[in-house]
Amino acid sequence: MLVRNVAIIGLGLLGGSIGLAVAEFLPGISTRGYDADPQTRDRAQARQLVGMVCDSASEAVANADLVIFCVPVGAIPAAAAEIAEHLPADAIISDVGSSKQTVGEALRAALPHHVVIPAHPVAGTERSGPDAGFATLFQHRWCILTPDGNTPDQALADVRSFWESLGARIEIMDARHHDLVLAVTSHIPHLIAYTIVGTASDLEEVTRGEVIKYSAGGFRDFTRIAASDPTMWRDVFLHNRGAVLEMLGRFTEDLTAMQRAIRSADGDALFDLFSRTRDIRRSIIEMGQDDARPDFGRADHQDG
Ligand SMILES: NC(=O)c1ccc[n+]([C@@H]2O[C@H](COP(=O)([O-])OP(=O)(O)OC[C@H]3O[C@@H](n4cnc5c(N)ncnc54)[C@H](O)[C@@H]3O)[C@@H](O)[C@H]2O)c1
Ligand SMILES: O=C(O)C(=O)C[C@]1(C(=O)O)C=C[C@@H](O)C=C1
Repeated sequence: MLVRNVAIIGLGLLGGSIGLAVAEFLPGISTRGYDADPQTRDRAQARQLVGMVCDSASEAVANADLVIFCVPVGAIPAAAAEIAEHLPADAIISDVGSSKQTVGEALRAALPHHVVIPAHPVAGTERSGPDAGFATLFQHRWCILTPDGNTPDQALADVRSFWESLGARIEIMDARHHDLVLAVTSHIPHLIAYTIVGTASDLEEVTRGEVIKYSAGGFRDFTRIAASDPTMWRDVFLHNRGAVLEMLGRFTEDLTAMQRAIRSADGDALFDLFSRTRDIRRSIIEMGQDDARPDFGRADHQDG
């Protein structure tokens, strides 16, 4: 492993968790961090999210051999431009953005002389900011890397080894394929949660408080997801527009089929779908993809 000094740009949930995880699982590696928000820098200092909280991005990257952007995907182009003049020549550039195609393109355009290896740890919570991070966030979770044909083997091995040391499992994927898969497994579920909670809130006028009063089970689970950071998710939908719209088209067709099944009292169609989806839930649990979540059952990471 050649990485010795890591710079983390953005010290919220993801950046803070990486800093804490490096301190715990890679204590030989030094970390510097920078966040555009001064209050976040103060909290990062107080929580010791990184070894050194810097007052500028250029100071944070000055000795870095790995730079990880942990900012909303829409902020990546400007954040990359900010460090371009100050980067060590052999620093590897990475990120944790939830969409990968436009992010990879933006990083490669802004830093054309550097090795860029976009990454997406598929691990998070609905919480954000410098108080949200924790060292075990990446344990047993996938981290998807989207290198291109020019990526040197050694740099890819370094980034892989870095994430594996933080507890993640690595998958290498084409960026466009990543964006299609994540549109289905993460982005559209968030869109549905935002929509149903928004609809319920609009209905609040009609139901005079009953939506909130009787919200339990299903709706409550949706409100957890719908509490996720608005800036982050605005950017995800703007930057993964094509894949989300493609998958949303398919989802809308399936929703219409459900509507038709209910209208025509087609119980078999409803029962068949609900049985299929229950099997999917069971196989997720069997694969340890759910209860393995490090924040499951931890009082400090519960919603509300
Ligand atoms: N939250 C999740 O569950 C999750 C999971 C995986 C990946 N991601 C991705 O990780 C990234 C960060 O998400 P997060 O949840 O940590 O968000 P966050 O809001 O907790 O943290 C983002 C931080 O970036 C800072 N920032 C914004 N622009 C900046 C700039 N130009 N320079 C320096 N700092 C800047 C903000 O002040 C903020 O503190 C996003 O791209 C998101 O898509 C999020
Ligand atoms: O667990 C949650 O609360 C999340 O929303 C995490 C989640 C996801 O959808 O799985 C959200 C965005 C990411 O890019 C990766 C992970």
